[in-house]
Order: sequence, then structure tokens, then C-alpha cells
Amino acid sequence: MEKMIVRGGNRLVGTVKVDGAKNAVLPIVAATILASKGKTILKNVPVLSDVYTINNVLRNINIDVDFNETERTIELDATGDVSWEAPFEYVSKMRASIVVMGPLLARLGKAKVALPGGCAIGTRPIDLHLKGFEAMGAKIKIENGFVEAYAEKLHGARIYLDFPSVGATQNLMMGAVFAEGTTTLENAAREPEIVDLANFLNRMGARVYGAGTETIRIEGVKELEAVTHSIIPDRIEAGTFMVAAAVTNGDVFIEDAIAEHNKPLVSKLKEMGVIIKEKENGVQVIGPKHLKSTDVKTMPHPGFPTDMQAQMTIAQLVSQGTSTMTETVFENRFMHLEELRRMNANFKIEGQTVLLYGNSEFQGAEVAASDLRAAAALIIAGLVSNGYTRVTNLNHLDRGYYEFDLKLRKLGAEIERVSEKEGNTLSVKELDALFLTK
Ligand SMILES: CC(=O)N[C@H]1[C@@H](OP(=O)(O)OP(=O)(O)OC[C@H]2O[C@@H](n3ccc(=O)[nH]c3=O)[C@H](O)[C@@H]2O)O[C@H](CO)[C@@H](O)[C@@H]1O
Ligand SMILES: C=C(OP(=O)(O)O)C(=O)O
Repeated sequence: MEKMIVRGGNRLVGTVKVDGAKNAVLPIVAATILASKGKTILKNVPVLSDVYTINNVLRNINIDVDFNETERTIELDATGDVSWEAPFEYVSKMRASIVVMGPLLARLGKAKVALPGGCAIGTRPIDLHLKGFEAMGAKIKIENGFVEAYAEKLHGARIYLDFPSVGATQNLMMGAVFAEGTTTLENAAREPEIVDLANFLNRMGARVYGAGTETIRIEGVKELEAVTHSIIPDRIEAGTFMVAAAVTNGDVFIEDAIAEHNKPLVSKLKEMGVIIKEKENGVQVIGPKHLKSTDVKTMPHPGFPTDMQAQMTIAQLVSQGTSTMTETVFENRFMHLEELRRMNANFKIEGQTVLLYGNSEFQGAEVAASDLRAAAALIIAGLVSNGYTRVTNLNHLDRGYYEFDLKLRKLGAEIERVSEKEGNTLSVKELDALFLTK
């Protein structure tokens, strides 16, 4: 089994470059379904397992996809006969596959997509996506684990989202591009990835107005053409390195990080005593000797992102004093904390809120990641632990972080990705020798 083994204690110092945003590239790849003319070229694409998954979803519906990992580009050709079905095999691997529904329905007048189901962080229903399609005139059928949507021609509608769901906003925005008339999405999600998708669609010839605000208006057009587009930097990867620098008393320049996209995190880290300098091409983060405690609540953008919650709890646990973390976006996103108990973390979960008793002195242990941010958080905990921490279930990490170990190692962390056979784990002596030779 592959494990990330971390020997804690080192300060992180140097420069790290963030990749393109996972949560931007996935809906943008799905949006290329809408281009019935020309070849799309996407640049600054991160090399992540989720990107391979969405590429396979598109290949499966007869779109040519050429991912050049060295160049970080994807070339997509959707000019052929696109088919209407996204199978369970892919959707079960990655819930974001549901965003092919809007573009398929818009282009073909029908779509059949496997229902995603829940995952380790929550139940993740898609009722808001479906209610929106219905408001635009689609007939929805749920059968044998699939959702089917039919509409000869979608029409514009005024849609109020009960919650500013990222996926529903993206799906409905794409669904509305060819609709008759104007669609208005109220209480829409405002994440930077929504803006990137809207910019991409507009470059293709769509008329999407107001992305980044809570009201998005989409005027239907007849046709969209393939274009070239560069994906925005990953604010969650950037944020993860910000926390890693903060907890290790580090001094790290995070190249390509956009401070504007990470405002709530930057503000909280400053409150904890971290020095953050916004530069033209990135953000410098200098961690103090001792972090101060702080209270955090996750919210839809521009609130504190749930995708930074797990990492932030590590900073709170090592800070001086008691902090709270309240998770309001997903109902079950504290799984990493139970693993952290094995590393000597001291906390108490009370419903949606966890009390994090600071001054934790983490001890290295073997811990399992339950989702991709939990994986990153456990590795960050390893950076400030005594002894060796082994993090397993790295398939989660690979969904959202490319070469995380190499990037951390370049900053001075002692971290190795190794394959340990069941019942044959490396002894401390063997680990000492392994880390010594690096
Ligand atoms: C690929 C991608 O971009 N993933 C992000 C996206 O996920 P995703 O798009 O799945 O997240 P949503 O914003 O849709 O979900 C937020 C909340 O709304 C609920 N909900 C959502 C849709 C719906 O129809 N009904 C409903 O009740 C969900 O169960 C959840 O509790 O936004 C999340 C919230 O910022 C992030 O954590 C994910 O990293
Ligand atoms: C929850 C996440 O992603 P997804 O919605 O793809 O599961 C995430 O990126 O932290």
C-alpha cells in the first residue's frame, strides 16, 4: 500500500508554484461539450486523477480528448456525434461528473447521467440542479440509479437556488446557454471557479452576465465555438501551502496564488499572527513562532471555504488557546479529526462545531485519509509532529494535489511516498536510514 511518510520538525522555506484549479477545470472540460465547431485548447491544466476521470467521461460520449501532461494542456474536439449517457463507472468515482448534464441537455435535448450518491463528507443530493432544469422546461426521470432529462428546447426561467450550490450554478449556467430567452439564477454560487467557467463560456460566444455576484443572467444564443482558455490557479492548493507555512514557522512564497481568491483564509491567518505579503505574482506567508487561536465558520464564497476546513483545524490545534471550527456546508466533514486523535489531538465535536483545544503536540502515527482535504491536513499535521507520520488512502490526495510530496520536499520538508507491504512496515531505524540518504 502506498503511504506518505513524514518526519516532522522542519521549517518550510522557499518558493512553491500552484497548479491550475481542479474545481475550475472540471466544469470547463464539461463545457467543451457545447462547442460543436472547432477544437478547444485548455492551458494550465493540473495533472490530477479527477482530470483523467472527466476526460474519460468525455471520451465515453464520443469526444476526442488529448491530454498532454508535460505541456499541461488538453485539446478537445466535440464536433462528432456526441452521445447522451455518462455511466456510473465515472460518476461514482467523481461526483463532479454530474456537471456534464447541463451541457448535454443544452446540446442534445436529452441527458442520462448516473446519480452520484453521497460520499465521506456528506449526502450531496442534486435536487437543486434538477429543480432548475425543470424550471427551464425539462422532464426529469429517475430510474435504476440514473437521472434522465429531456427537453426539445429549454426555455429561460427565473431560478432561485435554496442554497448557492457550486455544481447547480455551473450545471444550470451551461444548461441555459442555448435556451430560448433569458435565464436568471438567483442566490447563485459566487466562487472564482464560477467566474472562470462564465469567462470560458462567454469567450465561446455565450452571453453570461453577473458571474461572481449572487445573480447570474444568461441570454440564450444559437451556437458556441471552441476557444483557447487558461485555467485559473488553484486557491485551495495555494491555501493548503499557506497553512503549511503558517504552522511550521515557515517563510514560503506561493507563486501564482491570488490573494483576492483567498480573502477569508488570509484574514484568519493574519488574525493568528501570520505575516502575509501580497505580491504581484503570488503571496508570501511567514509563520510566527506561536499561532494565536481563532474561531472559524465555513460558508459559501466569499466565506471561509469548506475545502480549507480540515487544513485550518491543524493550525488551530497547534495554536495557543482554544479555537472553534463550525462546518456549515457539509454535514460530515470532521472525519480527519478522529484520525488526528491517534496523533494526540485534543478536541470535542458538538454537532456542527468542534472545540479545538490548542497547544497540541502531535505524535507521529499511521492515519487514513477520508477525503482529499483530510489527506492534505494529515500530512500538514505530520510536518509538525514528533517522529514519523504515515498517511494512507493516497488515492484521495491524488484527486486534488499533484506531486504534493515533491513540492513540500523542495520547501525543506522530510517526506517520502513509499510502498509498504501489509505486515511489513519499515522500522524507525529503516526510516531513519531512508530519510538520511535523501
Ligand atoms: C468539483 C467541485 O467544484 N467541488 C466543490 C463544489 O462541490 P459541489 O458543487 O458538489 O458542492 P455544492 O456547492 O453543490 O454543495 C454544497 C452543499 O449544498 C448541498 N446541495 C447541493 C446541491 C443540491 O442540489 N442540493 C444540495 O442540498 C450539498 O449537499 C452541500 O451540503 O463545491 C463545494 C462547496 O464549496 C466544494 O467543497 C467542492 O470542492
Ligand atoms: C470536496 C471536494 O471536491 P469534490 O466536490 O470533487 O468531492 C474538494 O475539492 O475538497
